[in-house]
Amino acid sequence: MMFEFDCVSYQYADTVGLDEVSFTIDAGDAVAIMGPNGSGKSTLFKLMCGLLKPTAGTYTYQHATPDFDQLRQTVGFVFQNSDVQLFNETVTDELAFGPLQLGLPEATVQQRVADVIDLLGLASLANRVPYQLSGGEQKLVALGSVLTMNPQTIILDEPFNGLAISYQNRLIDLLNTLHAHGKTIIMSSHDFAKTVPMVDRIVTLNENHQLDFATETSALTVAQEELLNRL
Ligand SMILES: Nc1ncnc2c1ncn2[C@@H]1O[C@H](COP(=O)(O)OP(=O)(O)OP(=O)(O)O)[C@@H](O)[C@H]1O
Repeated sequence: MMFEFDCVSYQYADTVGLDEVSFTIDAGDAVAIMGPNGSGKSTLFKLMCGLLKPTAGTYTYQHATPDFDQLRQTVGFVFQNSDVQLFNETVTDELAFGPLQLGLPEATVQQRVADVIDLLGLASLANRVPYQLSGGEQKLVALGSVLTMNPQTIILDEPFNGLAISYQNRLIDLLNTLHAHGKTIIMSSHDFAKTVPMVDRIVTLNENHQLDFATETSALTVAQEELLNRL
């Protein structure tokens, strides 16, 4: 078990974010977190990558209470709004920032940046200012800046939001490739048709911020599919 949530709640100052949620995710899984607006998906992701701590219940990562440094190196998070994640002067600097922060040798960093530029087809953008890129380009650069850290798990909050179909398809191909190479992929999405072929499991939250159901995609019932199609 890689991620284990046991009766986890998160209470904001005056709002419930999550209410007694329990589920697990194994290494190498591709999982969709689905649910209506405000059900708690982003809160769940922030707990998973250590930006928040449960206010009740226990969250373990590889069987231990995670510390932030460990999560920073092993769990990459692509935010819903990529622009909040991009702050360097060039795309190349943006891609190099994470591994440099980890203290990796310069040659290793350059190799990782070159590999990710190749993988994501970012060569023509390498010297551009990330802040001035289109939404789709920014999403790819944000994903790239996570990939250069070489995380075991990649979490993406609504990765298709605001992307043209061509960029959505590129992202799908990339995530499928990363999954095939053994990465754990966890994403939220409102697009059931697009998401289902990409994932092994679906975890659903409801409007009360509780777990509705968690199931293998191959075992989804007709009623569950109808519910997810209405999100
Ligand atoms: N910083 C915050 N302060 C107070 N309440 C918050 C905060 N962030 C989220 N909430 C509340 O917590 C609940 C869960 O929000 P969250 O953003 O996790 O939902 P979500 O499923 O990601 O929603 P969406 O699909 O709209 O992105 C909501 O009721 C929301 O209003």
